[in-house]
Amino acid sequence: MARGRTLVVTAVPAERDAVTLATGAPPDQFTLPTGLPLHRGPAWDVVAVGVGPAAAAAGTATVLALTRGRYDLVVAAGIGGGFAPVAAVGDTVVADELVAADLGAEDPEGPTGFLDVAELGFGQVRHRPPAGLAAAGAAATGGVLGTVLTVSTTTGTAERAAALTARHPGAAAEGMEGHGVATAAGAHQLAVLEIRTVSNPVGPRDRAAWRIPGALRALTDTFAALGPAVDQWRREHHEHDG
Ligand SMILES: O=C(O)c1cccc(C(=O)CC[C@H]2O[C@@H](n3cnc4c(=O)[nH]cnc43)[C@H](O)[C@@H]2O)c1
Repeated sequence: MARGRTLVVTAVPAERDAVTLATGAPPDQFTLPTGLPLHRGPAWDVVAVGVGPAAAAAGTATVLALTRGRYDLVVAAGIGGGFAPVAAVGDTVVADELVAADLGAEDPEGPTGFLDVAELGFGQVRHRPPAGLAAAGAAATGGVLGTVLTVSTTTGTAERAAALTARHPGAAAEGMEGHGVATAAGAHQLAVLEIRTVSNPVGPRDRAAWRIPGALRALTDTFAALGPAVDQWRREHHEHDG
């Protein structure tokens, strides 16, 4: 059976380039028929598809459709907000669950004020990586294992942060693309993983507290350490498939 490869999906080129830097050599660069640049390293391909869940879903689905059968794992990667005290600025978070946290309906009479689309009967808001891969990835990278929330609006108040952690007690990080990437991966029956390096605390908006360059360096370090965990999963995955 043809061995699979990993597609890494980021929001912006700076994150894509931070991942590629982990290989220690310049990537081979391709342009997909849609004009999207794809960077190819020894172990993975990386694309930057845009900010937010819609851009992430559309971009990931397009790449998977154009490269049918090349990948067996899709990794949503980038900077993110950290939920203190679970994850601090500079930490790496590996998702054991990816959750769309603001896709649903306000429910002012309800216990949490919100009903997600799954509770409304309209779809999926929770995605899980393959058993063991998230834990192995966290162990290999020194990352924190926890829930990564996908939002369409970056949290900017303590009240919003508290509401999110009340609904998701295991929340470790917040991003804007994971659910979109996972939805596209699921449509192609592919495994998904999400890795965020923390650039800022989730809570009151404070641009002065953002540490984007440090989070990008942490992203490079994380991907420099991630390879063996993915290789081990792939060996077990293909052995299982026969
Ligand atoms: O509020 C601002 O002024 C501001 C300035 C620059 C960037 C932002 C973002 O919201 C970036 C969103 C982008 O980065 C990821 N990200 C990073 N931190 C967070 C967060 O706390 N919550 C959600 N997403 C975050 C995200 O995946 C996007 O790609 C704001």
